[in-house]
Amino acid sequence: MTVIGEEIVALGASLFARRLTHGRTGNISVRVDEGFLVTPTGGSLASLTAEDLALVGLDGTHLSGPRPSKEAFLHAAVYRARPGAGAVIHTHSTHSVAVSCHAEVDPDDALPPLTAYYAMRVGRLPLLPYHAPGDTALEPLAERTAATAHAFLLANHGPVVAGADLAGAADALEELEETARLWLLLRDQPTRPLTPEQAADLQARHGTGTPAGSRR
Ligand SMILES: O=C(O)[C@@H](O)C(=O)COP(=O)(O)O
Ligand SMILES: [Zn+2]
Repeated sequence: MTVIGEEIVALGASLFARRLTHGRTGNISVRVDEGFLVTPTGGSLASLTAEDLALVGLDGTHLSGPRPSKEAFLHAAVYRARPGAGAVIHTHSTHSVAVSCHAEVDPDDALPPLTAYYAMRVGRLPLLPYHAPGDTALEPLAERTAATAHAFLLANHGPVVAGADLAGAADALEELEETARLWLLLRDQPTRPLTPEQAADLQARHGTGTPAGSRR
């Protein structure tokens, strides 16, 4: 098993064990020289093996291995838009999905910077309009969105998060899920998110995310 394969298998099991995705949902990819390695379609992230990974080109062509995730086109769009992205994760994390279904979120930036870690790891979070899973009509919008935001929500579906590597993408995904949970907990409470200046300062000094209000 390659190191990348081992990392994908371990992360899939860890995400599943922590209920960050469930059933046969979610997909994970890592950029390699020929394109990216991605989890197969229809499997559970709980029980992957490295032999299950498919190799897909940046144009979305299936190069080898089993049938890739139906969202491989989304992963490809993110890699094309973000040359610095080394990994992409999509999950059905419960609280993030709840936000993606919420009628009151701003589609340009779905969550406020409630905490410093959210401002540092996630930042601006666009919400893309609903498409059925695997609908490649979403590809151009996903690519445009990924050019200015490393994390976004698919409406009534779930998060897609890129990182410099698998650990960075997982950090941002977990921070997004926890902030979605906080936001839902605080829905009926008066809250005081970070100011734009505080969020921008954190981003500038420690950020791996997309500055709120920025277009990169
Ligand atoms: O929601 C879906 O069907 C997909 O986005 C998904 O999460 C799992 O699909 P595969 O990666 O094709 O198994
Ligand atoms: Zn999905």
